[in-house]
Amino acid sequence: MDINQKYNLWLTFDDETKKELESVTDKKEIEDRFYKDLEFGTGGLRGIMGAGTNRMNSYTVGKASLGFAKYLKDKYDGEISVVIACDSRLNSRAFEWDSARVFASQGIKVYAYTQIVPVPMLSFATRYLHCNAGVMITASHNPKEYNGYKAYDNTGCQLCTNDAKEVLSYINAIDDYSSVYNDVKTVDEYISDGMIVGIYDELFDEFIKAVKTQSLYNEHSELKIVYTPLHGTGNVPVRKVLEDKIVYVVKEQEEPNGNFPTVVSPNPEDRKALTLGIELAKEKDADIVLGTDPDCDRVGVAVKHNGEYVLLTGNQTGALLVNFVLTIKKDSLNSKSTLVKTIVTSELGANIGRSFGLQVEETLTGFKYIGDKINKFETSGEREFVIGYEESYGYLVGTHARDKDGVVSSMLVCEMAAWYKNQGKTLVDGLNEIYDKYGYYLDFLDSFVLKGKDGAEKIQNLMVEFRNIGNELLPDIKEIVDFKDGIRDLPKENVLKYIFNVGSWMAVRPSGTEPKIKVYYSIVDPDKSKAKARLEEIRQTISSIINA
Ligand SMILES: O=P(O)(O)OC[C@H]1O[C@H](O)[C@H](O)[C@@H](O)[C@@H]1O
Repeated sequence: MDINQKYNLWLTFDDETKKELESVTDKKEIEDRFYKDLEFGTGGLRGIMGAGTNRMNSYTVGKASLGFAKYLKDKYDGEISVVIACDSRLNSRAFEWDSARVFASQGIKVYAYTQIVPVPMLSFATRYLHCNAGVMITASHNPKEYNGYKAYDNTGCQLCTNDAKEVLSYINAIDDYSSVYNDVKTVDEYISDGMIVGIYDELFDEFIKAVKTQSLYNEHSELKIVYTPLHGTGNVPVRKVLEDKIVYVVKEQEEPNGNFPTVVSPNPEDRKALTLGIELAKEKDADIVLGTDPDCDRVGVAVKHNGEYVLLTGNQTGALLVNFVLTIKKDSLNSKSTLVKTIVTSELGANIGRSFGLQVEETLTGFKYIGDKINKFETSGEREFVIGYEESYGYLVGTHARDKDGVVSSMLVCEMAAWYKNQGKTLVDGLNEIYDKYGYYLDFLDSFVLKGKDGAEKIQNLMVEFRNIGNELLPDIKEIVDFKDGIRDLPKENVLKYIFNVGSWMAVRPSGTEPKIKVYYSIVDPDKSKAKARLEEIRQTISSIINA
């Protein structure tokens, strides 16, 4: 079916869809809505909300759930169950119920969270309730126009490459979007049939208990914390784990609100997301500011140092956490203890880990791969997971969840800040000590937004162009690692990593969650100004190619 045929078919679905589609006059916009179906990216299906096959709406959510349900029925015998949750985004609750009804219509028992919860609570529930799968309706840190569908397996890990491919083939085998709700009853009917069961209180208590078992430092401290849930799901659980600490919450960002009215982007990676938090911190003279994204799997941190609030990058927070966790736990570490990071995460944290005798494993971008490592470690018994993290502000300590956990990370960042404060230091002092010991790492990320079908094509063309340029790109490239060829045991992926001298590197890859091409830089040089100059030189070369 071509774009026009699909468009005309969708006009017949229902009045609201028809009205919305008829109001779109821009041809490019129509093309973008129908040129493809939603696909599994780094973090599940993700798209802008609206009518169309390449959009998040009731039909695409219903079809994804129907395909996932059919896959589960082929894979498992006996009673099958799933757990479903959602964040605070627009339509998240409606998509949660759409999804629940479709699973129930397939004879699958659904445990549905009745309140918004973070991603790690969904992952935890999949394990705790022994479900065959989980679904989280969220577009994580994306702007408000987006929503998404994170799909989990029975271990609470997001579906990795092969399973995602298989589930997608079941989804794609359903060619009639309009039929997915045929013979599907209402939520109330499924509740009275016992096919949909609401959950929250017990899961909340058990999750908090599990998070608290990871606590590492509880000496009294006068540490003052400002916290913002950025209108998302972190408000209740993060405050719960910080209840014995001095915490001020950013009032304007406390209530869940899918319009994210006080931020451009609810992403702690974006410096501006913590602006209100820093304002409150100045008023209260707080030591640190924490912000979690809408599904509370990421945490951003700002630190008061010499009277100024300094924003830490994901790599810096990760390195600090590795150092803190390993210092406190050093007597319980053994030869199986392992740290997991991704190929685009700085080597700083890994080197700290190695100095404590840890083994280091690398995965592709996506916390699902870190979750999968934990599963493999448990199965083989050959390794023990200690900590996993990514440069994109996601960390996990403990195995209560198989996805990054903004609740446990918030708790540990505060304990770590208290630990330093009781030594008369800030987190920035801690970081400087780490640089003195392990060398200076200047890690940086550039993202170039290229939207729509044209943008997606340009991103693919740029990757081809980088491959064609090869090591002519910059004078001191020692090696180019092309993950498209399949490196070690990693799945093949469209990523190029350039290795320079003395541990520096750069990587280029299309984002799997947003319309962006991302360039990661890691410059290792004891001379900070030289590192900065080198970084700027490389950034200029790269941006002149991407912006050409
Ligand atoms: O770089 P992207 O493909 O957009 O992914 C960036 C990040 O997105 C989500 O937060 C995933 O859970 C992470 O695992 C990933 O690192």
